[in-house]
Amino acid sequence: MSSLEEPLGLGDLPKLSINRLERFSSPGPWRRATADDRDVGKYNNSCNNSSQITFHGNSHLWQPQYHNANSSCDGVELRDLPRKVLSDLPRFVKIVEVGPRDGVQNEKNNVPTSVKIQLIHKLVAAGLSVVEATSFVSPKWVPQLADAKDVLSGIPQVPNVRFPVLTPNLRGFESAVAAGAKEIAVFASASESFSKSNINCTIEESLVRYRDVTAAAKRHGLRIRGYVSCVIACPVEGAIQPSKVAYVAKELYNMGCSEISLGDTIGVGTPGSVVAMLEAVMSFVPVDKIAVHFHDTYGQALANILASLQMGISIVDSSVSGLGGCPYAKGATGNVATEDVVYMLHGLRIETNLDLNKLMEAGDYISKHLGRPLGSKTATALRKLTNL
Ligand SMILES: CC(C)(COP(=O)([O-])OP(=O)([O-])OC[C@H]1O[C@@H](n2cnc3c(N)ncnc32)[C@H](O)[C@@H]1OP(=O)([O-])[O-])[C@@H](O)C(=O)NCCC(=O)NCCSC(=O)C[C@@](C)(O)CC(=O)[O-]
Repeated sequence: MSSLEEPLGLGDLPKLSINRLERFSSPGPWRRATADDRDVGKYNNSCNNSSQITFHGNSHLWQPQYHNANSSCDGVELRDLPRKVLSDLPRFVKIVEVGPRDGVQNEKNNVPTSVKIQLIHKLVAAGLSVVEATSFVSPKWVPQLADAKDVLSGIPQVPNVRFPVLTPNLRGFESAVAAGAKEIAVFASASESFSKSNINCTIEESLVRYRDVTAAAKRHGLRIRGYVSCVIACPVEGAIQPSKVAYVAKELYNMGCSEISLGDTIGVGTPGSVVAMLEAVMSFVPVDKIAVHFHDTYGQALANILASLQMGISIVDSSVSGLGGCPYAKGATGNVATEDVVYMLHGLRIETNLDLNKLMEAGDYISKHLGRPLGSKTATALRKLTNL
């Protein structure tokens, strides 16, 4: 890879591992490290049935780290490692951009309708095929999205681009349809406390409500997305059992949601907890119908996405410039930034059909409007590089 503007990716791995293999062909199990070793590499592997690795730091020159009788040393297994670790990743990942909805709903100052519409234009120009546009919720609860009707009617219909909107009840559904919505999303929670604070009802009451909404949507021939929030933990209740998440996901799927998005609303998940939760949901919902939705509060979102891809997930929600947060989940920060997800996916040679430069333009636009620095590490790094 010649330019730092391109992610150093999967295509580069075989070469790296061959270099590493060359360093592994040492004369014997133990040898004194030279000054060169300290510069070039920190380990040295032997070639007999037990592989012994030495660590050559400045203070410990002869420290064995571990013995592994099963390691191969003819290079074949090591050469296969990148393929073993990464071969099951999907070839294409669909990004669902939630910035104009999830991103904007938590802003202290209302974003003008014209800015929201312009942002959506820019996101579509970057190649996004699904942009969650707004929510038809109570303006008393979320005043930031009180202009839902104007936003939706201000978006030009673009072939093959979908603009789902959130609808918490039949009232919201009817307003959404009247404003021209072709796709809706219902949003339940795996936590009783969060369900109460977010939509003012229990989980069971919300499911009853959503059965009415999804039945109406099906009658109108609308596509339906279902969210489960607090899939890892709830700000009030703490850890949430994967079985609870699986139950709500199954109910939403059975009532006709064509995609179930699993939200780590407060961003506390790690790959350890995410894998267990996904395993539970995958017992009831086909893997190609599952999306993951990570907030990046603890900086775990990209690791969680990679673990999800390794589990077979190929739909990822994200928010341009990492905008977002839920007004009813105190302390939770924004979604993982779309630019960062795309940079990682492209590094893995996974197709997204997205133009990173144009995404960054959308990120610049909304960040400037909000008067805050870019929320994407990738965009921040690349902007610095191009401004040098
Ligand atoms: C569900 C309700 C409406 C219940 O709110 P409520 O107060 O129980 O409902 P209500 O039926 O008593 O209505 C109260 C008032 O709101 C009106 N109302 C009622 N419904 C609507 C509607 N659809 N559109 C417009 N107005 C509506 C209704 O007409 C009434 O007006 P009033 O008579 O007082 O003048 C309320 O709690 C609400 O709107 N909640 C939405 C909160 C929200 O949007 N939260 C952020 C979503 S993010 C999320 O859930 C997580 C997610 C999806 O991003 C994934 C993740 O990150 O994990």
